[in-house]
Amino acid sequence: MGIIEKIQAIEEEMARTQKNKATEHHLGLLKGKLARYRQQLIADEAGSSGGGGTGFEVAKSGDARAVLIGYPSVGKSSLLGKITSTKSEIAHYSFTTLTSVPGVLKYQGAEIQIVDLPGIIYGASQGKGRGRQVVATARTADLVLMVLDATKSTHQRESLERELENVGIRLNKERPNIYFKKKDTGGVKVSFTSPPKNNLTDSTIKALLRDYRIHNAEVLVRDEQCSIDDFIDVINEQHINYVKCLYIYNKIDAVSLEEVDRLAREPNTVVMSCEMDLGLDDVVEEIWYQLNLSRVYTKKRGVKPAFDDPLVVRNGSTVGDLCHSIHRDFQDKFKYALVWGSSAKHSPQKCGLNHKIHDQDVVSLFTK
Ligand SMILES: Nc1nc2c(ncn2[C@@H]2O[C@H](COP(=O)(O)OP(=O)(O)OP(=O)(O)O)[C@@H](O)[C@H]2O)c(=O)[nH]1
Repeated sequence: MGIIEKIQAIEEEMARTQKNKATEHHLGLLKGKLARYRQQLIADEAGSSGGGGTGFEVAKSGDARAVLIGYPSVGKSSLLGKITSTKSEIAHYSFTTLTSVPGVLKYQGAEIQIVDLPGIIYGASQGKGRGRQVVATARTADLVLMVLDATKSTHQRESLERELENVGIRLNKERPNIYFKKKDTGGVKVSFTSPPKNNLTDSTIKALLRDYRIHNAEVLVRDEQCSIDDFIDVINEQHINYVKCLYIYNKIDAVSLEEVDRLAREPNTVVMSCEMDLGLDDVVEEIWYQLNLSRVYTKKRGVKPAFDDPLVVRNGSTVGDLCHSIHRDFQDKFKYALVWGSSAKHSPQKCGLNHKIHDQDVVSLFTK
């Protein structure tokens, strides 16, 4: 039996099995197997693509990357056209190579690359089409922009979420709070910081590890709400990506005000109409907010800061991170920094590499 048939067989068995307390353990084991086969499928594809020229390739550039995901005709191209300086029509697909020229969103002096993933993500987890290469690009994203048609049912969102879920992309989720370490000897040791309130039990953990042929390991579940699915993600850690997602509902001009209001209240959601030019500023602002970036203006001695050309770093970065973003070896030459702005106790404050900078700080770097 090939992997695809094995996956189908497990999916069928899961569909047949009623969900209740008695079957939870068995379903958990099936899920664990499914996760393993799905990874094999993706690994096989990566191996057979031969590296180099084939596949879906987008060079990562700019300060951050967001990917657009959505069904055909929801308005992805329209959105890209409105907020970026490159049109997605330039995307070019040939027989062996699928190249997407991303658009660049310039905002607050930062350059955010926005890649329009071709609408071929569907069925990716079943090994169909080029979906898996598209998924590989989605994994490298700092933010997923899921574009949805406000006039359509919730099915579009659920099916895209399921598709991403099946290939190991977790949206707006933190890594489960479970310590897991494989060992060479000593058997499997499982402990819980407090009694589990969900379906993840000592015996399920042990059975899953047996199925993965892991015979020596230490497991500490630090969150009582952790589920079997969470533990399977932790075992398969290197294949799982936790990515933020912004849900963008387009075409709100075509639905009732009540519906717009309802959608706009959902978490991590913005609503817009490309056609009526409504809400586009909110979309851009929300992208910026979700990416969690800070602008830092550098200043040379005796000269005004370069306000039109900030350095862009993640929120919570230090002066050391800033040096690193300028050049790999810059830290070696670093002597001290002068910092003006909300992170400074007095202006300017003389700081070392560990000083945490805030958005819109001005920094002068002095070298040895
Ligand atoms: N009513 C309404 N229609 C819109 C809006 N935005 C886009 N459309 C229409 O939706 C259709 C699809 O728009 P596109 O931007 O091509 O959608 P897409 O998601 O890029 O589609 P694919 O290229 O097929 O993936 C076009 O006919 C647009 O005119 C909107 O805000 N309101």
